[in-house]
Amino acid sequence: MKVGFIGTGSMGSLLIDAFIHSGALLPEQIQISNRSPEKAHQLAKRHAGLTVCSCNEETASSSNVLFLCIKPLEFRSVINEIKDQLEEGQIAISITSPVQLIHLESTLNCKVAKIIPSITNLTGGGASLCMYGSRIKEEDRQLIESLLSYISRPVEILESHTRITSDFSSCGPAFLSLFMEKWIDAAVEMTGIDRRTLNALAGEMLLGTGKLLTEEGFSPEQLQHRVAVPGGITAQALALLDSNLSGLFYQLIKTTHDKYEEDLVKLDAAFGFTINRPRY
Ligand SMILES: NC(=O)C1=CN([C@@H]2O[C@H](COP(=O)(O)OP(=O)(O)OC[C@H]3O[C@@H](n4cnc5c(N)ncnc54)[C@H](O)[C@@H]3O)[C@@H](O)[C@H]2O)C=CC1
Ligand SMILES: O=C(O)[C@@H]1CCC=N1
Repeated sequence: MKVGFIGTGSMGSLLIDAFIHSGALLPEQIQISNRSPEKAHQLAKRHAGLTVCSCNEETASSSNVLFLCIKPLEFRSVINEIKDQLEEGQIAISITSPVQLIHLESTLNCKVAKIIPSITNLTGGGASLCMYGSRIKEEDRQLIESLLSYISRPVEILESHTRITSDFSSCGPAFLSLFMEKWIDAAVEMTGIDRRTLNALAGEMLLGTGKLLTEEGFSPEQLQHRVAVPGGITAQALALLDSNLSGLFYQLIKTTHDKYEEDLVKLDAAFGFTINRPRY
């Protein structure tokens, strides 16, 4: 099987590194192209055997599975370049949340899917959010999910929930990192402890918390109850956080969905039709 990647920026290169390091793919199975070829050549240097194609058309025509790792507003022009190269048996996968399956199915003859990865996939952790177009068959789904399972836990979601699930799965690492950064900044300033110790402790704590939520089946509420002794220190601090954070998450969700909506309106214009869809 040949797997192509158009766009080898942050996410394209992360997926390639993760697929190779996890043993899912050999470099010889991968072919790539990027607008600025240097980035693609850097990847080829890291992974001997990987092919850098001279253009997107070449990447598309020779791939059984093609990952489109570009930004929303770059889709229309890339689709125009590759649409004549893609045939019924091939699978094109968008990793970009606002691009809708119908945008892809209306312009491409091949099978289409939308998979939203996460930076956590670099460690073999986190989820990959899976949505399938109408031409995808059971064996295609199995092929895609067996590939993704080397680097993540594939989770099928409704396309109408793309944004909210991406908020947790893909933006979440950045959101939690900001929380950690602010907390560590204050700790360093107030106590003089070194940042490196707290960075390491924060990482271990997040890893352990993640395992409690996944492997041990805790809900976030149950976890708080287990840690917070009634009348104790954690309980007091939780009350402070609760009163300061209430309302913030409604604004957070509105912010991500507003930006998504903005991109969707531009994509609808670029693809020449408007998709009737719920906002949330
Ligand atoms: N960064 C993240 O954690 C995640 C990103 N995504 C999505 O992945 C998409 C890509 O994001 P990043 O990799 O972070 O962006 P990026 O800007 O790092 O990478 C995009 C790459 O596409 C290339 N490119 C642009 N136009 C092209 C064209 N016409 N032909 C070939 N290559 C072209 C650029 O040169 C660049 O290397 C975005 O839509 C983002 O929302 C999805 C999940 C997680
Ligand atoms: O904004 C997005 O849709 C994705 C998730 C994280 C980065 N880009």
